[in-house]
Amino acid sequence: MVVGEFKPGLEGVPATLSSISFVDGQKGLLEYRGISIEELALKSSFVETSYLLIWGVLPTKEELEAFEHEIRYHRRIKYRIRDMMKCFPERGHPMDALQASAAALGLFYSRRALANPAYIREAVVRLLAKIPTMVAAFQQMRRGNDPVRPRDDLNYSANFLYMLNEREPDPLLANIFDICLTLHAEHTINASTFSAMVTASTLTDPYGVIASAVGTLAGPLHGGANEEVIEMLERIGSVENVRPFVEKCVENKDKIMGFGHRVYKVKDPRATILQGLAEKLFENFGHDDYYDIAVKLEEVVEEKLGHKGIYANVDFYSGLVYRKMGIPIDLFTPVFAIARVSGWLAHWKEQLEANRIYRPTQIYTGTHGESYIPIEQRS
Ligand SMILES: CC(=O)SCCNC(=O)CCNC(=O)[C@H](O)C(C)(C)COP(=O)(O)OP(=O)(O)OC[C@H]1O[C@@H](n2cnc3c(N)ncnc32)[C@H](O)[C@@H]1OP(=O)(O)O
Ligand SMILES: O=C([O-])CC(=O)C(=O)O
Repeated sequence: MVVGEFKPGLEGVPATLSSISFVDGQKGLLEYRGISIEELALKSSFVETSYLLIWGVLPTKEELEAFEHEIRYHRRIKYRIRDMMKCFPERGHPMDALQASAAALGLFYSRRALANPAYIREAVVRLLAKIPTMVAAFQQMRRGNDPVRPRDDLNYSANFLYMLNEREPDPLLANIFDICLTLHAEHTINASTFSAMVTASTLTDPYGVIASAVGTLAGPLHGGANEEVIEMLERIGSVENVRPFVEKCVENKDKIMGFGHRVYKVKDPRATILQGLAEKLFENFGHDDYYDIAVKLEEVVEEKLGHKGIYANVDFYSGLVYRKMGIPIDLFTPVFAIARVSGWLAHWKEQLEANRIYRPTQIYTGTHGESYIPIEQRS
């Protein structure tokens, strides 16, 4: 329903000016700071890409080394945060644990020196460094273990996988994981980034900004879809069941997880890269039968819903990659958050550079001049 100028979901409404990333949803094109996602996935690393997104340029060798060094140095989390996390219920969802832990960082570092570049840098480094540690710590603690201390000799991705499993990862796995982080780092004004920007526009601290974005990413229509995809493949169970499953969804107008996108009307370029990464993992570490179901599902969804511009999105193949890496299903969305922190921070910084508080309007659809009815007279 369109009322006046109201666009449900703000579809097509520009919310900001931004030079961070660009999407052409008809051509299936994604660029970070003008560089194609394909080139970054092939040639960059997640930390370098984060620098590019946040500071707008590729770092020199010295700048990159300094940034990596700072992040390594800040990986540890305070004992009091660990103790707080130990009290979280082990059955709670890791995204809730992450949101609470990210917000808790503000208890220690909340000084809002937003005009001070050193404060901005420190907050960027702390958040990039500590979010993976908190995700891994919750995973260890809910299994009854102590969190694994970060290892300074390992790079960003290898260290995360190490903290998760207490085992140094195979270099190919660490490399593929790093590419996944790069692919998920940024995507214009998606729901969680918009949430970050709205929160940032009040000039609150960056920990509150990231906590707000984590809460938004968690939903199944956004980042939470990667977890739902694997559960759906499990429910489908076999390649033969795919066609009836899709036909039933189409008939009932049910959403098929991992498909559709507000901007892309063709296959998401990141889904293509992730599919290639999944195949590389299967070649090296053994096949996953869920992949056959996924490929068939993509074929049938394209046949039935392609005319509506519904194709595989970034969440469709990522779960298959993470599953092969042995990452638990309910950590797929926290892993997405680890990556998207860099995009959220880039938008936080950009927002502060030309800030005006977000305060849109509404079209009121209620009544006026009603009388207060005493409770005993209400039916
Ligand atoms: C990182 C990310 O956030 S990527 C997106 C992850 N989310 C998912 O995979 C969940 C499934 N997908 C969806 O729910 C949607 O496609 C969204 C939320 C991504 C985009 O939503 P919108 O742009 O608001 O599209 P909307 O929900 O209005 O759908 C438009 C039409 O396509 C249909 N449609 C959209 N997505 C799907 C889907 N996954 N399966 C079946 N039909 C779909 C809708 O039923 C609707 O059909 P209609 O016009 O006949 O009523
Ligand atoms: O852009 C969007 O609407 C969803 C998103 O975050 C992504 O695709 O990475």
